[in-house]
Amino acid sequence: MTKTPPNKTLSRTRDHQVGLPARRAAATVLDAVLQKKQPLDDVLGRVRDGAMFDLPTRDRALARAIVGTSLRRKGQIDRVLETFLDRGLPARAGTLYPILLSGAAQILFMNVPPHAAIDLAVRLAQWDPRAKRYDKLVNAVLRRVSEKGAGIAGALDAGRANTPDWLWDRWVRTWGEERAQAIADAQLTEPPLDLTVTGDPKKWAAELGGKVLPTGSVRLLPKGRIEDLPGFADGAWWVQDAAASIPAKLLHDIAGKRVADLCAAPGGKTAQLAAAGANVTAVDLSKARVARLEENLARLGLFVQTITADASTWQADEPFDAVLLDAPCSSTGTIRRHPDVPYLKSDKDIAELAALQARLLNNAVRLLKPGGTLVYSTCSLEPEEGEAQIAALLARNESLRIEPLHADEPFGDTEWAQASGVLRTFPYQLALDSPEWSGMDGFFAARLVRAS
Ligand SMILES: C[S@@+](CC[C@H](N)C(=O)[O-])C[C@H]1O[C@@H](n2cnc3c(N)ncnc32)[C@H](O)[C@@H]1O
Repeated sequence: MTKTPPNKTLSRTRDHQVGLPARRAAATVLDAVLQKKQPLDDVLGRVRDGAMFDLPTRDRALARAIVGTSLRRKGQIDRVLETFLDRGLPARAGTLYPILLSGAAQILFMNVPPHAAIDLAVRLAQWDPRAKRYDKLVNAVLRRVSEKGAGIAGALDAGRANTPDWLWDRWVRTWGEERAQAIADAQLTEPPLDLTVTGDPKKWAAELGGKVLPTGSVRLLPKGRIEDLPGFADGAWWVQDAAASIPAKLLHDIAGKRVADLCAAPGGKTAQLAAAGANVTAVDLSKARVARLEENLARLGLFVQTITADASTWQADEPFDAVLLDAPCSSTGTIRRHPDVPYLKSDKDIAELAALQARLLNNAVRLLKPGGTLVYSTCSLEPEEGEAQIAALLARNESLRIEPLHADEPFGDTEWAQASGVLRTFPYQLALDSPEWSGMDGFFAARLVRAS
């Protein structure tokens, strides 16, 4: 008879305690993001595929909520933890910090009964060989968080406290303090789910319990799995932030035209171009992401040509009527959806990305027919990746001019259209009835025409 080693029996019993797997997943994800500097989407992708955890849907949703809250409120929570960690955080303590962070997030911002959050956090520490000698510290610190933490966190300006200095300073420099504050405040709330529909938005809004936005998107408060919503399996819609749906629409009438979509994956904008009847060539550097684009387009019943290549050097046999370049960027406009960005990106990344965007733009212009239209977009709030990028492109290219957003075209009469002719959105815009229903990604888009 084979005997199960006693410690294995113990850990199995503990694993099945209600709520423990979700907390363990949350702490492990936070460890990967904050301590190992891995992008949240990549880590969650691994969770989804079951490579890291095999969690039931409900636990997965709870783990995601804990991770999201921990990252969105990290600044406030750190200040609370610092107050109670008399000697600071011990070094080489494994997942101790993610355990404290996620435990405090549950107590302070998720209405989890403190005794449950503390008990589970202590168990998590005991499970990690490097953190287990701090189990009493976890207990003591989180108890103090439950007694005094709300007062400390509540006395802070939440938007400011949860924005790291490097970003705050940038935004104040670029947009002024009032806008920086509004951007930071908008990032405290989990965003709604926006869908781009191929049919009638009103019909889908009624069917899904959503609202139609000025962009034509349908907005919902997500509950459960996206794949289970009506219309998903039939390819009636795809997930796309309202702001992200604007750049492709700036190309207007593209039915039958040859359009290159550069940096196309996972294909939200490719789908818009194909649904509008364009003959689309979608180019992306990442083989895995091109495969995802193909999967997404197949679900939607849309057909495009896909190419895995570096769009800064790729050449086509024939020039295009239009090019859409949705360039890789720092993504600082999407922090509502990607709360890891402030902790993974830096000024240095922005400079490197701006240099890549310039190379991509140069090639995009080469791929364009005389008289053709180029739309450039980024989901960044940083002018180096938007306004300044386009100013530099115009300075080195006499054949290009901005085709401004006209007042009588869609979006031309919105607050998003700038006097310079380009488009700029902020996360605090598209304010509806309550914070949960409000907001949009911060985007930049410019439409340019190449002289004939
Ligand atoms: C902002 S995402 C594009 C989102 C996409 N346009 C959409 O709407 O779904 C940027 C993409 O650029 C791709 N990328 C990065 N560097 C590239 C390069 N040199 N050439 C082509 N694609 C690149 C990345 O793989 C990523 O898929």
